[in-house]
Amino acid sequence: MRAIDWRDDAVVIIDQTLLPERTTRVVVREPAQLVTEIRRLAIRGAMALGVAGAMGVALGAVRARERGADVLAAATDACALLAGARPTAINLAWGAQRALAAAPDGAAAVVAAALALRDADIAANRAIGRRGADLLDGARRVLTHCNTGALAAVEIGTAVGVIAELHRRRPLTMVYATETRPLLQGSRLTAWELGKAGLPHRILVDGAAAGLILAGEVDAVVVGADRIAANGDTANKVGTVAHALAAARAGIPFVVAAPEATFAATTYTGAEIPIEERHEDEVLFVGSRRVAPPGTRARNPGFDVTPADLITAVVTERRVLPLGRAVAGAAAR
Ligand SMILES: CSC[C@H]1O[C@H](OP(=O)(O)O)[C@H](O)[C@@H]1O
Repeated sequence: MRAIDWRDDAVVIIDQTLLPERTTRVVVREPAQLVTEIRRLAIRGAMALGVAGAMGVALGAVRARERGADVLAAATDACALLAGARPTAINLAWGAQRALAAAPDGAAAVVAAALALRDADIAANRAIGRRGADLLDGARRVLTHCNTGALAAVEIGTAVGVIAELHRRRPLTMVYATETRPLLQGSRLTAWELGKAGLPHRILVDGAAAGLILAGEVDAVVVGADRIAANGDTANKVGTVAHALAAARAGIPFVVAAPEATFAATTYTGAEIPIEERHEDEVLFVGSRRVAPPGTRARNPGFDVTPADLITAVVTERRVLPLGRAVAGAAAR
């Protein structure tokens, strides 16, 4: 059950806004419709967005071929549309541009490029899981933020892939999944994935993480990434930097698990990473119930940036990149 896939010249996604109560598939045939699904987070997560970008361009190419229109022009328009759907995760534009590069060879070539990117993502996630488990060997109580499992990718995921591999090698004592306000990717999605995989886990309110870390109840923090700047500063779901600060104070590893595609070579520092500001109603309402006084407004940054010096290492499918903090114990091995 993949978060996103290609079937009969259409994109099929699981509508993640309905999880965990309902597993509902949505069939998408037009690039503009896929942008709508991306913006409402029906499909989300940096790696899944990379695949969505590529498949969205493939939709444009295939629809143009069906209509006898110019495939390259349609793919170019689709790429612009998809790349602008969400600003922070570099993977979205990267995936769209990778598919567009095949457009001069026709619609079939664009589809083939999108499917190759999908398959490469699965392989990358598998390698990240192994490499991350090697690095965090010995950690028994791990904390993670937001959702970085198969729902944020095609299969496996990144940080959750590392956690699953650690558990496969030697059962973990506990996985703490922060709920990740306001859209609750942790309690709705990560807890669902961990439960299905049979891992011991507890949900935490985001604000409880630092206290548990400083109390010595966490051996390592492992998270995903949406964009890694050339200097190692890393954008991830809002709330991540708080966990990094606590991990630094506690002297435990803080590890980022992400594919190489998440590195943005032309984004030199974290200050240059665009942070998506989402609608304030996501904060002001829980479901349909307003939880703030009438008239109260909200800020709703979707991401924050963890400075490289707070990150022990970035683990990719190809390497372990040590950054600011060597730590005795789990991550030093
Ligand atoms: C590393 S992919 C998962 C990544 O994406 C999440 O953001 P969103 O749910 O808004 O797409 C979050 O930053 C996760 O770490």
